[in-house]
Amino acid sequence: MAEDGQRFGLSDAELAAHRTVFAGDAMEGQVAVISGGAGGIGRAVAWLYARMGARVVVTGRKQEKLDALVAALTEAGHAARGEVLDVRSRESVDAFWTRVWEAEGRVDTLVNSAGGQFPQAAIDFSPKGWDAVINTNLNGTWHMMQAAAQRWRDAGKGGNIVNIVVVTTHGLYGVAHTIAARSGVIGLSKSVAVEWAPLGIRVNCVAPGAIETEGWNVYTEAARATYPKTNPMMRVGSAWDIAEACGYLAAPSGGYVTGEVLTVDGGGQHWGETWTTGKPDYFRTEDKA
Ligand SMILES: CCCCC/C=C/C(=O)SCCNC(=O)CCNC(=O)[C@H](O)C(C)(C)COP(=O)(O)OP(=O)(O)OC[C@H]1O[C@@H](n2cnc3c(N)ncnc32)[C@H](O)[C@@H]1OP(=O)(O)O
Ligand SMILES: NC(=O)C1=CN([C@@H]2O[C@H](COP(=O)(O)OP(=O)(O)OC[C@H]3O[C@@H](n4cnc5c(N)ncnc54)[C@H](OP(=O)(O)O)[C@@H]3O)[C@@H](O)[C@H]2O)C=CC1
Repeated sequence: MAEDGQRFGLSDAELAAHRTVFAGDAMEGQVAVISGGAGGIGRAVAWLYARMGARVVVTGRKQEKLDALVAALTEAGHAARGEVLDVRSRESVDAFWTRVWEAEGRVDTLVNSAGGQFPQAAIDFSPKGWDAVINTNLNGTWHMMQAAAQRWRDAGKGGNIVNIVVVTTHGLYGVAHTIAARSGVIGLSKSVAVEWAPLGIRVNCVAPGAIETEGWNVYTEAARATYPKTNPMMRVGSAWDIAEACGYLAAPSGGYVTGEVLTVDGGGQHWGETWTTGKPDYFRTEDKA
């Protein structure tokens, strides 16, 4: 809920009923772990994967958000459970993966949707603010990726990783820390897609454009109002758009795809500019000769 009382994104009821192209058995018998699974995008992925037949394990820092999602999924007849996990702690991540293997006996897909940033001019970043964003988005994602891959290697089984990143093509103004972290995740994903292919592990990224979720609470109303105009389709996307991209990568449809960045941004990487902190006068060209 935004400070002005506005609610962003899709409700559990909407996610339970949203039309999908995917078959109800496309992930039958599989287990999917979704970090940030009770956030806007993670929650949509959890619903879609559950509706594709997977058992879902959702993680995040806040127990109550996980409980609400698990209750809604369970009530709809899906197999789901939640575990509190801060991805910045390697120790906690390792303990989590040990517990999941013991409880589930397998994991097929990991979606790293835990992440975020705050808008601020890069020149004003504090060391603590920089660390918070790098530790969450780059180190946290890596902790999850490596812990999963080690268990897949040890079990002699393959797996599938989907990292939710940000469109880094020409930077996003006001969130340079996250562009640094996400560029790192994209490069890392391409590298380990090659290293881990012999282990049967696929590694891909999904890069969302402006997707309306609760995560938008960190931006001002004025900044948010510009988001529909940051791409040539002149509208924002929904968490379901991102979930279906994750569905494609997890289902047999994605079986020959690795080391890829699937951009879902309404064409924003080709035309449009995103100023998360507001556009400075210096860059306004419309009234200049
Ligand atoms: C068109 C598309 C729009 C832009 C594209 C991207 C959109 C999205 O990704 S939206 C969805 C993502 N969700 C979020 O971004 C959620 C909001 N963000 C966060 O929760 C944080 O930024 C976090 C993910 C880094 C959380 O880290 P955490 O350690 O929990 O953060 P703290 O609140 O404890 O802050 C640590 C440290 O960071 C500095 N800081 C935090 N917020 C701000 C801020 N608004 N302005 C300046 N600095 C900030 C600060 O140094 C904090 O330490 P303290 O000073 O001791 O509080
Ligand atoms: N919405 C958008 O327009 C875009 C989003 N993205 C990216 O997509 C991903 C999902 O975003 P979205 O769903 O919109 O945002 P949300 O803020 O709704 O979800 C992010 C989730 O990440 C979890 N999280 C944050 N830090 C940690 C941590 N240290 N350990 C574990 N979980 C954590 C939060 O859960 P909790 O609070 O319970 O810890 C939260 O639910 C993020 O990486 C985001 O930056 C990229 C481009 C655009």
